[in-house]
Amino acid sequence: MSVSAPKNERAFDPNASIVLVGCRGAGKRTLGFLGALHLRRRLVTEDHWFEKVTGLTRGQFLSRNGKESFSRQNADVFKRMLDSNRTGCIIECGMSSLAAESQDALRAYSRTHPVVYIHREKEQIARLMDAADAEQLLKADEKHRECSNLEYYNLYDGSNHPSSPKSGSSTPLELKQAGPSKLLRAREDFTRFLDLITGRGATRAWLESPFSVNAIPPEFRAYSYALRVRLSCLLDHKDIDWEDFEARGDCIELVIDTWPRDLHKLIARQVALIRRKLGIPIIYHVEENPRGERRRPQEEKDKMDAELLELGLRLSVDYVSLDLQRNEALVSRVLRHKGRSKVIGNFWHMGIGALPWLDDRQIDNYRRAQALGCDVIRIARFCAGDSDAAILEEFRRKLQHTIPDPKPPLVAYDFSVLGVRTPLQSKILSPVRHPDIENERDHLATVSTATGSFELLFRQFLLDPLQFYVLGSNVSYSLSPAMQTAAFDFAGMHHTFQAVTCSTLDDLNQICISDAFGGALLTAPFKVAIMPHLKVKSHHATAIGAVNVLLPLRGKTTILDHANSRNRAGRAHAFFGDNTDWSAILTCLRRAISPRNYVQPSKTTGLVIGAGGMARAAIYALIQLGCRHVFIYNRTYENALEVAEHFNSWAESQGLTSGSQLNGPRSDICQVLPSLLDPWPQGYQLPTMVISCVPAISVDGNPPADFEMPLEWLGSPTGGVVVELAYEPLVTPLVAQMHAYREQVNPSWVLVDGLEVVGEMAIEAFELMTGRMAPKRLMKEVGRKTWEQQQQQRQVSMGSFQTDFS
Ligand SMILES: O=C1C[C@@](O)(C(=O)O)C[C@@H](O)[C@@H]1O
Repeated sequence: MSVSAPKNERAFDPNASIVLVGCRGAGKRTLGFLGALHLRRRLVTEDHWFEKVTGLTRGQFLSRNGKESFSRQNADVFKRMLDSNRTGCIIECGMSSLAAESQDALRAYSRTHPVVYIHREKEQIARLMDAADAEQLLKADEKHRECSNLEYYNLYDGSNHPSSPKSGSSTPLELKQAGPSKLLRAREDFTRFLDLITGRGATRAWLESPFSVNAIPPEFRAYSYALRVRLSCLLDHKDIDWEDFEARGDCIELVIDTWPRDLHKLIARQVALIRRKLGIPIIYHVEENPRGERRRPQEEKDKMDAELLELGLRLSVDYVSLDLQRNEALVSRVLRHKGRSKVIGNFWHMGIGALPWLDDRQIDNYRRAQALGCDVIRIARFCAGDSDAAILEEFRRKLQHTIPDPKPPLVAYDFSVLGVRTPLQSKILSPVRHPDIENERDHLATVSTATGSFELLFRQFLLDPLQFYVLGSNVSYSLSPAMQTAAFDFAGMHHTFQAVTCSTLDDLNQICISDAFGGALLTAPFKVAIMPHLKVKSHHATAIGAVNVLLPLRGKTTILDHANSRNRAGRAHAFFGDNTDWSAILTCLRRAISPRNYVQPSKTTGLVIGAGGMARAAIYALIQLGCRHVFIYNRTYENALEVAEHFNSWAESQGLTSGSQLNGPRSDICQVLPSLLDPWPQGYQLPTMVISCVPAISVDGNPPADFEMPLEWLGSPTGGVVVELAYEPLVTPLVAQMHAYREQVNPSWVLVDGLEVVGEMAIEAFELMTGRMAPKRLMKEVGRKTWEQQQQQRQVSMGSFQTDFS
């Protein structure tokens, strides 16, 4: 009997309108607004549509025409709203989706469109209305869930400052830093969800920066690890410190192994938490016979697990793990509803006498999974003592010869009661555990951790120890060596990282042509000067005209090849450049900006001080945030003009304009301010984002920058954000000025210091250079500690200098 892939019933047109349903207080309007901005779609709200069609608000219509006529009209308008906006919209449903007729319409619509049910925690809804009303509403709300095909858990995070003191975000000077606002976190979560359901995320990451971790799905990386985490364990540890999970795996395999009350909500919440806290892909696995739970009759098992799998698909997890030895109806339902989730088709060969690797039935199984349309195939085999890497290799060769392309990636390993036998057997999605979490119920990953397994690759010479650098004319104070070395140690990499002073391209070349060169962070004078010598640049680096990360290209031809040659020595054929300065600034701005100062392209203005490589990155970050009025001030006016011209012609080529026609034929996004003595340009709002990109200490004999904001320019009534990129010293004249200004005039200004930005820059650079997730908290902590130590040492040496000369 030939097997074929069932039709994916949820592979919607990527431009199909997305409908949001859920009860009052669930946050549909805000999410709709954020989603429309992100996808560049039109937001259609039911209230507005009603008014547009009838010329009356609902209230007016009701009082003029009575209840019955209103209900009829309402249902009719609802259907017309769905029908008239079939593509390119986000549609927010109001109360009429509680009517049976509207629900039928929604159900029909969900055959061709994503209809997303928005969950909100019961307690949060109760906060917005009285408890009895909330209870009533939640009951009715179940209906919404029934007529949707996807669900999004709108997580409420009580803490306003998620970076605990442990995360090292406070400086010795206690600079006031903003935690991300709730709206910001909702936006990050929801836009990620939209990327998943529209399938845009990976493609965009790949196009923009092909070496970023998100650009290459874990199954296509040279090596990747799936951190196994059991739901039972997450529910037992209520106060989990999520930062401890950073960089413990390339993705997380959430194993559903327990069935408490309210299971669906609990799962939806955990998925939302993992997305928010870790932002890594999720593999969703429903365990058929969890240890420690009661044995279920077959029929109950099939029904319950089919529902649980359906829930994973509705939550649009990245991967759904599907046991292909289970009943056909269940298998076929998952494949039909897979939507944009990838399916990992599993074969578990358990018990003594498990099917040997070279048995032909293994090939048949693989072939069946391939025919069913599985995206990844996973075969795990229990073996008491006969694990032999060579046999598994033989099996891989056999597959290679017998199965036609395209072959889905294979995850294959032996396991015993001690867990996976040899961590190197499976290169991709190898199961690993968290080193500090006991997992007695787990029998697949008991011994291996991602760090241990990756380190083994170096020990076995499958990966090579490489040399990484920060290069520039003034790098002695750089915090990068400490941060990167700590991250290498954490990840089990045998690389080194050094600061080397050099100022000519020849010197730089000498370092980079070595077979053991791993990559470099660049600073002045190379950020712009290196551009013509790079064979490949990320989309962002090209736009900025500057790079700060340099990587050797050692692959054969494709970018994927190059990316997967990281952590390996050899001759570099060419070099790749990327820029993590801009994204670090963007991350910090986003975190610090208050909802009142959210960027409005037509109004918001930004100010950048400086005209070097960092200033370019800052301008680009502002433009990426949506700011369309960027002013530049630089001591040397001509240099600022050159940078402004660069971005104005780039913006023109991209079809971006300032939206104002005030300045002649081309409406320039960037303008140069000639003097600090001038008043702020007429017709523009005062800046709410200010980024200072000038060194605070003397560099190359130039006097140190002593920039302070003209007081008149600081007059934004809603305050704003000042990012000071210098951290040598941390309290620059601008920082001192802002402290005083906050205290005496307007406390709504938020300050972001240079250590915060450099930490973000280093994190992203580590990921680009190694292709592995960075231990973020650790890197930031080490950055701050190293900075403090440097300050102490400097004070000590200043002390002895003074003593010597006294
Ligand atoms: O700004 C910085 C910091 C840096 O100069 C350092 O010392 O780590 C390295 C640069 O690549 C980056 O752009």
